[in-house]
Amino acid sequence: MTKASSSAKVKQLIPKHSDDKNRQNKTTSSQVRSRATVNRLKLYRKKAYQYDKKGRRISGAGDYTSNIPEPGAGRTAPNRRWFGNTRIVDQQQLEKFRESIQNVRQDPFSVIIKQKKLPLGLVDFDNTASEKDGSRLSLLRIEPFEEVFSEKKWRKRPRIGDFCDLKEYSETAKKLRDKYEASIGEEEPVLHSIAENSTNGKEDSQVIFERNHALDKGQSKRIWGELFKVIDSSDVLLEVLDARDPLGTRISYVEKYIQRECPHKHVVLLLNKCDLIPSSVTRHWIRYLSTEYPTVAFRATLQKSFGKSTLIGLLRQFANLHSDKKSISVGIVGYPNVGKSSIINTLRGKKVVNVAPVPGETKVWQYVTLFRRVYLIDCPGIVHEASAPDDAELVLRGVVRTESLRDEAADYIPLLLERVKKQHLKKTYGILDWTDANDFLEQMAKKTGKLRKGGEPDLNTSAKMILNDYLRGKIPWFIAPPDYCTNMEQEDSTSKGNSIDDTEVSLLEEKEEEASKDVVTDVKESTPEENNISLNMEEYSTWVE
Ligand SMILES: Nc1nc2c(ncn2[C@@H]2O[C@H](COP(=O)(O)OP(=O)(O)OP(=O)(O)O)[C@@H](O)[C@H]2O)c(=O)[nH]1
Repeated sequence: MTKASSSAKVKQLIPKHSDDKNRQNKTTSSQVRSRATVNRLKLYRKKAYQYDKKGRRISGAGDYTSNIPEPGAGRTAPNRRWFGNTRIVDQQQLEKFRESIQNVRQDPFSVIIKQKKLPLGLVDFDNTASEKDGSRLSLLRIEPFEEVFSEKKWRKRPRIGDFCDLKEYSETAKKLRDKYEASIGEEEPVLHSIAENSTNGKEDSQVIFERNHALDKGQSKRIWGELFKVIDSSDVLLEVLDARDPLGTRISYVEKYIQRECPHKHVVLLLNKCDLIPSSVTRHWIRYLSTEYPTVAFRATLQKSFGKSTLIGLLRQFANLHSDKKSISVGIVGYPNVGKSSIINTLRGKKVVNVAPVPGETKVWQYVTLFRRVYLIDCPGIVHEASAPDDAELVLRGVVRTESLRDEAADYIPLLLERVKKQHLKKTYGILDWTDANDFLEQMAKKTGKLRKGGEPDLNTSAKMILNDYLRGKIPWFIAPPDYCTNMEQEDSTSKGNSIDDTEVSLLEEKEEEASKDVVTDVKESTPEENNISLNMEEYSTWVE
């Protein structure tokens, strides 16, 4: 073969076009595409399916996809492995499980640990209940399958309104906003005009007074923000109640919120300032409140505290229950001035947070270490607006600083006189008798020298003084538990009544000291009966008539 003819054959074998697939699979030069590369690039350029003008598919995508059938409805064969981590229970077993879990949930002294490992969804699935309250589980009963998923499904269209352009839209929005603001102005009772009460003169009709904002303490957005931070960060919530008015200082809203949003968090009620009420009343309150949550009687002072060991034992139990966690946090929440910060100081045995006899001392949440694995979180005092019926109630619950009260301080004295027994007021202030609140205030002002120019008694200042004494425990008072009277009669016939003698006091104190040495291991051990309190007889001499 001549040299010319052989070179012509080589030219024929190596196509010039870079997309020609009739080329060698192995090329000598890295710059020349191999056959495989050409094929791959062609594949990339092709569409997966080809459609005609009407949108019907006319062919598959060449070599690779043309043989693959179009996906349609089909069944996947069940596989045993899907059910590998499941267990089969029959209806009877399920009912038994439901019943026992419900019993445990209703018992305030039992705790479900490792809830995530239990199929609690089965317990909550109650056909009748879900149908009634329209919960998630009855979704298909609320909206039938056909309307949600099938071809006949329908969706609500959003109401956009009949607007042609943006300008028209913004004008309508402005009008609606003005209308809304006007309606709010009508409802809000911020400004009270006393014109309606006045009988004479134009001057009076123009006098307007503003509501004292000091009465809104503990209701601000900022304070509630602090509360939710504390709730979120806590595993256990100590709700502190003033033993003199436990139901008045109870925040049921928070309890319901925890039940609804975070049922795995533990709630404990702490009846603080129990040194200011008789022991029998404390016992009754504990019996009453323990039906809902574990309740501990407490006295928060550094020297002669009460209930410290019970509470520490309880917190240790919670720490043991959550042994899988590195540490647990205990949030301390409650009304202003109920003694939250004092409780932290008492538990630590020294002053670690600021305490004051006035509400609103704690401004922001603060962390304090109790043990290596238990942290305490102090929360500012909060007030739930809906549970505070009127201003007098708020003032007598100690929510407001008395010095922030203006001329209205005297208005709260009638309610105070209703709550405090006459003999205690007589004993505290040495006033023999009075006809009404005004008479009482006048006598008090004269007695304490609170007089204005010209010797006129300063009722407002003496009212503030009485309120301070009432809140700081100088005047004895308490609100009796619901079943107090009837139970007291029974107790009186069987035992010695509401006083306890010195031997009983020392026995209880000894018992408490012993308890503080042990680490309690079982939640069931802290029963309400064990929370009996010991009393310092000197302080309670006023109660023993
Ligand atoms: N008698 C008596 N007084 C108490 C007790 N606990 C607290 N106090 C007093 O109650 C007042 C308020 O205590 P704080 O600890 O500041 O109350 P708080 O709940 O932290 O108050 P805020 O800062 O408003 O949230 C202080 O004068 C305490 O001395 C108690 O158990 N018995």
